[in-house]
Amino acid sequence: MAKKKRATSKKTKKPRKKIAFTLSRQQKIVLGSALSIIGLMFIISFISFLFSWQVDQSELAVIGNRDVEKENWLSTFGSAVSNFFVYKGFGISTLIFAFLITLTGIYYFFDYAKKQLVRFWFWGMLVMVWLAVFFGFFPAKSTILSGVIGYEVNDFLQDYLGFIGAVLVMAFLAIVYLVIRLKVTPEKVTSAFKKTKNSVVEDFTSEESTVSQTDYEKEVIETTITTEENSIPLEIQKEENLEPGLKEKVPTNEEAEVAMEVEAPVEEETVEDNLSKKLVEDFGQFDPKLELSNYKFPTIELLKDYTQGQGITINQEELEENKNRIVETLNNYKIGIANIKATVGPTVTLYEIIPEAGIRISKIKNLEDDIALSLSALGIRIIAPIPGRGTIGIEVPNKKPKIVSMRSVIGSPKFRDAEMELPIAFGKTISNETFVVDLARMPHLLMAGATGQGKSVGLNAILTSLLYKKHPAEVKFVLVDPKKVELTLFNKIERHYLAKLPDTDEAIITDTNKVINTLNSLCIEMDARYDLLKDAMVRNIKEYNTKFKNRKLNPNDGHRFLPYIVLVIDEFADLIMTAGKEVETPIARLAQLARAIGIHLIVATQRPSVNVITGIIKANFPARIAFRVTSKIDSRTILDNSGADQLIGRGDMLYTQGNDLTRLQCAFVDTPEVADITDYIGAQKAYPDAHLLPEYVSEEGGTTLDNNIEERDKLFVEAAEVLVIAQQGSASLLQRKLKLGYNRAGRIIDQLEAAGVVGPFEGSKARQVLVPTIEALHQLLNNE
Ligand SMILES: Nc1ncnc2c1ncn2[C@@H]1O[C@H](COP(=O)(O)OP(=O)(O)OP(=O)(O)O)[C@@H](O)[C@H]1O
Repeated sequence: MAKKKRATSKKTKKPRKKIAFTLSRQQKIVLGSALSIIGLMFIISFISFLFSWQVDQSELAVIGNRDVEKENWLSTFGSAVSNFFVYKGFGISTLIFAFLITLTGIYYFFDYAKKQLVRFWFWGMLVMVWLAVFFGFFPAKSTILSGVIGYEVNDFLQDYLGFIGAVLVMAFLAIVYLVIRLKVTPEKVTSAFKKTKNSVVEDFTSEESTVSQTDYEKEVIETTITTEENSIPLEIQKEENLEPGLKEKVPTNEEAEVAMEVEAPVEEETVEDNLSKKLVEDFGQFDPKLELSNYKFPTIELLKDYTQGQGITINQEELEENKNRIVETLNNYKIGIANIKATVGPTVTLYEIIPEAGIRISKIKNLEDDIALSLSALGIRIIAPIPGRGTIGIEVPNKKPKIVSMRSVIGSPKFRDAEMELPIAFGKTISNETFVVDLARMPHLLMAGATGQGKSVGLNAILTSLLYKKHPAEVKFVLVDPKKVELTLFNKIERHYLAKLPDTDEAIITDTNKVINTLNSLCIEMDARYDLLKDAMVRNIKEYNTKFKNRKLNPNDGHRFLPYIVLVIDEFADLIMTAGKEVETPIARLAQLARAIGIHLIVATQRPSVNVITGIIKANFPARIAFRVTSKIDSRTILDNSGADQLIGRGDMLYTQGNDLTRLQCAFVDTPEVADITDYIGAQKAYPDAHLLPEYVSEEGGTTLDNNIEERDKLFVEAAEVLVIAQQGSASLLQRKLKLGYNRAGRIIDQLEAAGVVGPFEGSKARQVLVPTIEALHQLLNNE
């Protein structure tokens, strides 16, 4: 473990903080030119000093005398710096130092990357010292060659190692330089030797011998040789100046040199890559499931088979009867049928009709109600035309609908083999195929249906699908259940699958204030996740987690494996009624932005009216499910289409993720089955606590239950009286009586709760009024 930690911290050693020392472009140009000029002056002085050093040295005595003419080309300055650097320093090799200063000037002037320059300085200075010591082998008279330092070091070496020892040490150092810096190997030397031999032979045999090089050519080749050891940029510049003919000649030498340079730089990215590769080699990929590695997924035996193994049975008589009725009815309206085909589903049968040529489709569509009446059946839906098929569909409910058991969809190969992030098996289509979709792609789901039509079963089917496919490390649920009864069973898997706010006892949220806090906390989590994604330079949670598993993200920098978060809200209408904007705003924000970072919303409501499903919410929930609703208007609100009012209930539903509507029979999972599954999971080893969401402190500095008298609504007392008289703690009553909006009425109710006038939120029921009479109310308020 300790080893692991060390390795990770090594991998992501934070870059040392750079001292803020940056030059502007202008400053660089000025510095560059100054250095170049100084370097050039040094070069000129040093070269001149080689010829006039003895005279120059004698002139140093009269340095202040301007009447004495100086020999050095740069006069007093030249002789002084040369005496210091060349004579007292490193002899003629000090020229390398002067060249390096000039080169540095050029680098700054043109703003080249400085990495290369550091290397030039390092090797340049080593060569300078080596040459100085080397020239120390020559007699003391020629100190100008080695400089005093070079000579003394050489002398020191010879004193301790003798002449031969000193020569051997110097030879060794030369070999080190040739091998490491110039990458010379014996093989290269022999091949180069062979090449030269061949070219010499060729030169002699060729009639048009190029022996007589022009001065320009000589210069170019010489420059290449002196610069190639150091600077690619310089080479490139020279190359640009070459005449076309020469360009072809020189590269043979240069190419090898350039290739050598490319090898050297090591990019930071590669280091990280190598490190993560090494970490993966040493410790394997990061496994988010490790903590619960013995976790066992629920077995399929926990689910009941409602069909008792029987598939759909085709009732030939019923089919025939329906067909005849359809043909008859359509004939009554003068619609001839060319062909008719039936597909039997679990609850409805689809009759696909090809009308005779010349029949207008809109005519059939308009007769929908009449046809339904003639067929005397509820749940007739006419699809004219069936998208992509060019036929007209009439869905007629079966006399004996079949239950689609959850067991059959969970066990189907389509679900078992589904390679999806969050696969959900909703049920079966009309052609009896298992219908599986990815919640991660929806990316949020809106669900509506009148009471008793299968919403709760639908929610359980969704949660069950995820429990059968996803490990507790991969997905977390945030459950909001104002009715307090529907999702209670999931309490048992709190420490496996649920997420909650810190310092709360129950993970399943039943209280409006807590919902607001949780939604805002999810918004904080969303923002934090976006920051992590940005930092990791990835676009979505999938890429992020892959990178994290490959140990490319350091946990010490705040990176962590991100589980998907599925927020389920039952009875959304109730929430909107009581909390209004306070709920709507964070939901809209989450719906708009949370898709990439793995937070998905499932919102269910009984009342799909426009003030519950507002435009902004609708726009961000492209995937919708409608169970049977009571009116065409409701159907339009939820689906932007009619049809949901024609469903037969008991899990009969329409699904849309854009344009097309798909009729499905929702898989049925009963409460005891859910209880068995949650028991099975709950009995296994769990995490120490539920997944904790970030803490959220509401802007008012506390919950909305603060009993702050000054901040009370102007209509507070009036509202209290209305409720006490009616003995009914409902926000809609306030809305009606006092002509208030949802939000204001909700806020007043919260204030009344804080003041002890009404009891806490009780889901779909009205709140209890705690003050029996108007007198008692006034007494209560006066005593405050
Ligand atoms: N997919 C289904 N297959 C068969 N029967 C179903 C299905 N879904 C629901 N039912 C039947 O309908 C009943 C009511 O379903 P459910 O409790 O899901 O309704 P609901 O829409 O949640 O109602 P409410 O809004 O009042 O909570 C179930 O007890 C069950 O008998």
